[in-house]
Amino acid sequence: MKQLVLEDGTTFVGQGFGSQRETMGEIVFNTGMTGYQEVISDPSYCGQIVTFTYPLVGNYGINRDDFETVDPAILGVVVKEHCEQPSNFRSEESLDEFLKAKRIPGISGIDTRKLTKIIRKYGTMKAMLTSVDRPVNQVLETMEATPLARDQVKQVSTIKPYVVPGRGYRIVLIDFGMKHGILREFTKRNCHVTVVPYHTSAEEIERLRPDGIMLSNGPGDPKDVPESIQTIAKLMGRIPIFGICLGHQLIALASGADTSKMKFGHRGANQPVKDLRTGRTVITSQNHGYAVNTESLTTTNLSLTQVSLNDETVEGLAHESHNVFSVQYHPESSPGPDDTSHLFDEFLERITNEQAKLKEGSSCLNVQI
Ligand SMILES: NC(=O)CC[C@H](N)C(=O)O
Repeated sequence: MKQLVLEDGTTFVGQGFGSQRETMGEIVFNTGMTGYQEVISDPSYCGQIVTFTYPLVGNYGINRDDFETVDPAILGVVVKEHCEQPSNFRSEESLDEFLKAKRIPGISGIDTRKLTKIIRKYGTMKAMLTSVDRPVNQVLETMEATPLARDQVKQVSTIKPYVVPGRGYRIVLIDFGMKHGILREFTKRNCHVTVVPYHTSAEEIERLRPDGIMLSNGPGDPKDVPESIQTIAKLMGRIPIFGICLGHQLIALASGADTSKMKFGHRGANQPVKDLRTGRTVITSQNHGYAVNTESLTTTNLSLTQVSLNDETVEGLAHESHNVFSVQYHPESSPGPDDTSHLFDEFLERITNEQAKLKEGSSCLNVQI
């Protein structure tokens, strides 16, 4: 038997599955009805224990194609019912086997509705997944004495740069904890992608002569990577930039806007977002606990392009003069609807237009000479 102990002392007892390792992290909930494999392997969950609100998890197993990273950084999985015998033609192993192999603890038999209501009411908090043999008081003491990590990006970003070759546009993808889905969208479009560590300098990036820069998603507080914010500020206006989730928050900070922690965030696959330019509503996949402050945009050159229809938080930004745009949600989906995958095409179109503009500029110069 295992227990999930929340920072406020609330304790849930259930059956352990996956790894028996004890972990402490931030407890959050995800409302997706499918996609547990992608959620568990999304590096943005580094440092977090995830509760699935969908009541049955594990029923279609784990397959070889749907990973978002090789080494998941999630700290625990909390479910109502854990399916031990998956049934699906793509299944390669059970969720339990996978979690054991990756040293991720799981707990089942939990009243996840009650747990989610607590998180919604009091906000995300620290939690610990441990054996029932440990007295709750002792667990609470350990939790109090242990701060949550603030170096999650460092934990999940690539250590060395690497290339995924293609014959199309050259994209430098700054890896803050990139989901494979983003890479898939670029390789689908035949781009030549150089994935670089989060601390790569603006000069090193420019030396790669990219046609565009992609800022990936990633875990933690965007303010925990100040060097990346400075790098982005230097690159804005020089090379077209597209930011997703953490990348979006970093663009906002690099432009002088502010971000703050949300009470319980948005994590799920059915988050409605309104595009203020077209009036259209799209259903998006999301996973974030921080957001850009709307009022902080007034002193910047960023325009608000999209908003959440659930709570009106910032979902999209575009720079008024530089070729820079971003979204808080995940256009690469995985998991989730692909209503917004066209944004990758929009990014490549922006690159085409930028290059046409530069060519035009240089041919005007030639005429004058
Ligand atoms: N998926 C992401 O990139 C998440 C961004 C950031 N870590 C947040 O929680 O808001």
